[in-house]
Parts: sequence; structure tokens; C-alpha cells
Amino acid sequence: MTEPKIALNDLAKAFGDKVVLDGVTLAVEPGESMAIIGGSGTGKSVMLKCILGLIQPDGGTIRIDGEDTTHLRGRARREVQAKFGMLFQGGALFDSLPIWRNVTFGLTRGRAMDSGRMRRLAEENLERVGLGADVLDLRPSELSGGMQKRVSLARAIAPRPQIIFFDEPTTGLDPIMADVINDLIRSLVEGLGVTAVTITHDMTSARKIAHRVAMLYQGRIIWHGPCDRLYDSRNPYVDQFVQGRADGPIQ
Ligand SMILES: Nc1ncnc2c1ncn2[C@@H]1O[C@H](COP(=O)(O)OP(=O)(O)OP(=O)(O)O)[C@@H](O)[C@H]1O
Repeated sequence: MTEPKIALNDLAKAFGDKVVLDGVTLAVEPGESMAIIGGSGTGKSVMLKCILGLIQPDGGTIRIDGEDTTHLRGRARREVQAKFGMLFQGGALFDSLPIWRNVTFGLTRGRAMDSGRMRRLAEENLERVGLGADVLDLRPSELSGGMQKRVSLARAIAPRPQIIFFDEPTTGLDPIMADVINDLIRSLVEGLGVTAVTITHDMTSARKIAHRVAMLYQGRIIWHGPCDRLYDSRNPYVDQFVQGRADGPIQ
């Protein structure tokens, strides 16, 4: 049996007396695309930050490729982080930098690198997300929201991470642009063979991007299954959430 790419076991995190994660157990297989759904404030971002090593959990373990990374620090932490790519909500592009420098930001990490080579790398990665060389020297503010999202995607894939995290990738986009981004994410994940974890409130996006969906509720994964079961989960919490109903067990 292959090792899961990401394995969370009984992960716990509280802030003061507010319990956010209360025993999260979840495995994401290599090459799998997993969507995490759940209401606002249920701890999706906290879970992601624990995996990224930005928040220390109070209990439980996180394994990446079988390695226990829960309490890594320093160089060992940075080595694990090098496996990760991230598409932030809102893109998080630097408006003071031209697009090509934004795309290669994760590769240079502020170091001086051969700019001709970096521009070529930026161009290659922009091409993967359907943008041409004409945007290389523009600033992010000169692009539409959908194009900025593509640039952020190009930046996330440029270092060829093994695992990519997408935080609300379609928020703020119109439905057509959201669909374009969903298709792009799906084809990038499949084309590059990466493992993907997407946090989303958008059920259309979850079904399009993911192979499997997991729902977080009251600090635990209360359901996970293939995305074609999302509307046929027989779980009253999942049902209420995906139908967006006010009445039901979630109050
Ligand atoms: N650093 C922190 N200190 C204190 N409380 C925190 C901290 N980070 C998160 N929380 C709390 O943990 C809870 C879960 O937050 P989190 O951001 O993970 O929710 P979420 O499921 O991602 O929500 P949303 O869908 O709205 O983004 C919230 O009540 C939040 O206030």
C-alpha cells in the first residue's frame, strides 16, 4: 500500500478555551485532489495552517509522505515546506513587482537570479495558465481579477511543488471566470501529477476540482466521500450544507 501524501491523525487545536480542531483525522493520497468544505469559522484555515507548519497543534500528528512533521523546526521544517505550493485567497500578488517577478517569486526568494532565465520561466508558467508574454511586464493592478488569479496560479506551480493548497480559489470571480479557474486547476493538478487540497464554500467548484470531498464540522471531519456522492451523502449535515438550507441540524 502506498503511503498517504498527507495524513492527519487526531489533530487538535484550541485558542484559549475555544476548541477549533477536535480530533481531525484525514488522509490525502498521492495525486489526489481533496476539497475541504464546512461553514465559516469551522477551522478549515486553522487545519491548513497546521499542515503548513504556521500553527502548532496541541495534539495529534501530521505526516507528509510518512514523515511526522508535527513539530519540525528550522531546516527540517523548510525542507518539508519546499514540497508545498499555495494559492492564497485574493491572490496576494505584489503590486510593486511586474508579473514576471511575481511568478518567479517563490523560485528566487528575494535572491538575485539570472533575470533572462527567470523571465523565460515566468513565460512558461504563464503559458500553462493561458496567459501570453504580453503580460510579463505589467503590474498586477493592470489585470482583471480572473487574470490575477491565473498569475497567482502560475506562481503557485512555478516551483513545481508536490502538494498545492488552494484557499477559496473562486471567491470574488464571476461564475464563468470561476468555471475557467476550476477547469484550469483540475488540468494543472492532473497534468503536473500534484496532490491538491482546496478549501472552498463553492460546491460547484468542489465538485469540479476534487476527486474527494471532506466536511469539517465542530472540529471534526464528519463525512468524506467521492465528490459525486456530495449530493447523495445521506448525511443530514452535509445535505443541509450543500443545499444551503437554513433549517436542519446545523444551526
Ligand atoms: N490565531 C488565532 N487566535 C485565536 N483564534 C483564532 C486564530 N486563528 C483562528 N482562530 C479562530 O478559530 C476559528 C476557526 O477559524 P478558521 O479561520 O480556521 O475558520 P474557517 O473555517 O477557515 O472560516 P472561513 O470559511 O470563514 O474562512 C475561528 O473562530 C477563529 O476566530
